[in-house]
Amino acid sequence: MSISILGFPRIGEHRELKFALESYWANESSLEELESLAQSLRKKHWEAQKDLDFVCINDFSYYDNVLDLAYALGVKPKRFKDLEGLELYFAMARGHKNGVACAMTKWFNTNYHFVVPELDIDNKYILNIDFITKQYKEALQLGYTPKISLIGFFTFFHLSHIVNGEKQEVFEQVKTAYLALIDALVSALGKEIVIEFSEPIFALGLDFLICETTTLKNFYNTLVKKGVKAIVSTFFEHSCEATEILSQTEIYGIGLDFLYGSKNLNSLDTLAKSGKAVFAGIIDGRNIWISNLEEKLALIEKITKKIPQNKLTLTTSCSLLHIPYSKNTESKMDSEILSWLSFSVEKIAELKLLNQVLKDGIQNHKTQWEHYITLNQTRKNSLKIHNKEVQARANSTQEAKRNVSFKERIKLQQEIFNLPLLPTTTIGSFPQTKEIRNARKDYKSGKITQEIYTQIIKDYIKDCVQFQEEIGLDVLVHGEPERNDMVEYFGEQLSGFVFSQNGWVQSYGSRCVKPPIIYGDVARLQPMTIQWSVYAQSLTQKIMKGMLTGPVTILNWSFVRDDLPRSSVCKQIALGIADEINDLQNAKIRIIQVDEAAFKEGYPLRKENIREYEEWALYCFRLATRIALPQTQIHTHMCYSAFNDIIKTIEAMDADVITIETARNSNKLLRIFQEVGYDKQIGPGVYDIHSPRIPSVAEIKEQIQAILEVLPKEQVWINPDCGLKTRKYEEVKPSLKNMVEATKEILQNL
Ligand code: MET
Ligand SMILES: [Zn+2]
Repeated sequence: MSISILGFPRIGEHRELKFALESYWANESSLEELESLAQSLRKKHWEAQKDLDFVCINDFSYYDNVLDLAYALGVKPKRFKDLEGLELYFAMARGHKNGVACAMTKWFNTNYHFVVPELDIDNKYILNIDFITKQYKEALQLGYTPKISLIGFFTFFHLSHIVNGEKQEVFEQVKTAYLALIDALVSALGKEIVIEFSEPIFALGLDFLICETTTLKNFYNTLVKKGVKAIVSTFFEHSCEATEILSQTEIYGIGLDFLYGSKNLNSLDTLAKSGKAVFAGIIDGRNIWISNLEEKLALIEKITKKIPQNKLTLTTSCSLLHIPYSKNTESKMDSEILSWLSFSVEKIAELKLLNQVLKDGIQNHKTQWEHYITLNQTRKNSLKIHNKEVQARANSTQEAKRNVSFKERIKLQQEIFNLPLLPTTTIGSFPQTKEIRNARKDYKSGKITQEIYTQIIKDYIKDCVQFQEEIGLDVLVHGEPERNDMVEYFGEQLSGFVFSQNGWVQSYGSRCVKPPIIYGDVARLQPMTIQWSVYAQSLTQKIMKGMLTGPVTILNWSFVRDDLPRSSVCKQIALGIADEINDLQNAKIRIIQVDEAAFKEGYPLRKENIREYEEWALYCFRLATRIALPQTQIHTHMCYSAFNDIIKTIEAMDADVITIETARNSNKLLRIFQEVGYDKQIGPGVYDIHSPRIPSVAEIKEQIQAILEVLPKEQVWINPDCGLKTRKYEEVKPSLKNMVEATKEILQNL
């Protein structure tokens, strides 16, 4: 039996890659410095994989693996035709003076974002394999056995946008380019290179395929003929349909996720007959609890009943990209809770121990083994995780519907608020300045008192409100300076959450998040946002939006306990948020935004599981917001714009206003709101905040006009497409000014 993983987190134990990238982008360091840092990180990460049968190559990336593949294939958007090398690469990722960045979207049901390749029939596909070969050679030189991680062709194609050309033709063209890429790799690195082709798209079933399944079969057979030892992996769900097909090909192995896709067990007979190597994902690559090794053994036993040990490799369920580096640097967490956790380095140790135990028997690794067993038992029975009161409140069934219909609510709200047509607002956060970050650090470490910290935050809010008044926004926000990360901010004030100091996970590019860890029953301990909102409101006559994070998002952006259904955890959170909404409206906050940025990423990948998720997620949002009075306007915000599949659910959420992220995508996506006769208000983002580019008045006007072609003016709000906290004030100020100006000019001609 062998052990392996599907990828290691690349950002670095101390987020070294993040800082190196940001300093390179700011022209504060050279390309050589960036490259040498990258190389040293890879070396360190391979060292952490030394007990595995392979080390992963090309899981490393300067921005994103899908982008890497696009770049390697020579995908080059027309607007960047004059760019080359890293300049081109980062232009696609982040935008450039020559044009806007490519769209970015979530990687399946995770909070990782990939850059969406733009496929154009006129593209030249001039290959560029240096990224890959360089890493490969580095690993060889260090004495490792490399396994190249590469996004599979089908996943790549189906995640891309076709910007020009007929789908089938582009498909053939990209397929040719992809095969040429494999040729190039084989000729540069030799025959028998091991490539793990990640094809998570197969976990959705095969309905998406625009070709016959024989095309799929032929494609992988062609790859193998080129001299590649090919492993095709899926993750996040079962992929039984694809396994049927793949097991008829010449590929070497198939990788399957037996945790999030337990139905893969049904494919074992097929796999056994095919004689393929099986890479069995049995250690959770997405969650951070130590494994229950007895359960793992039982699972392995099920697999080895069919698959001989010499054909079996134990792996993580997916790339470890989705969990932090190691818990070794955590010094502040409750030590008992910490003992229940397992990050990347620890997951590899679990694989190693399992492998040893399977080889030599438990008795030869007794101490280590029993350690795991004890930890699992203490966790299960710990008083820390159970709170009877919370359980009782959550278990009592509750109505989750606002009393008054939207039509009546909006009338009432309009009378009170008296907002103009096309009201302007922002999504909530303003730039997190160095000063704020330092103050928070100093406050947490006890260097400054709470009074001083509060004063610093208040000063920020004051400036922020003043600026918004100056430029004439209609609905103001306090700017969220007190929040490092929104989910962390709420989690810190709820029971049942713990926080790591260093548990960073990449979200997009150089951005990382530190997901909170929900280990026990959740309850609100005290008001969480009231003092800031009330203070901010006291500074202005305009309406101040209260700003909360919704229960589904808090859940989806946390590492969640695995001993309770997610729906039950979510309900507990929803009740806490409901209490906060109640306090806000009692404190005269008239608009309350309940962000559900991550509502969609919680969607199951398989159609058959969607209904159940929608039911409880929707219920939880409504349970949180039902307490709002008819005259309290509930906003929600979602960080995406493709609503076609979920529009009914969005409607049923019954929020008075929804702001969404359309700026990087086309307004075509808005048509769905028109088609279903969506009657509530919508703020489609009018410019992209993920890029440092400052949008011009003309550009924003165009965007607004395009929106107004699809949506009635009475329904439209004007706002950026997400929060501004990752931007600099130098970018935010002119951008928002332009936004207000553009709105004014549009209003004059309306
Ligand atoms: N209110 C939050 C903000 O503006 C919403 C962000 S969604 C990722 O930052
Ligand atoms: Zn957003």
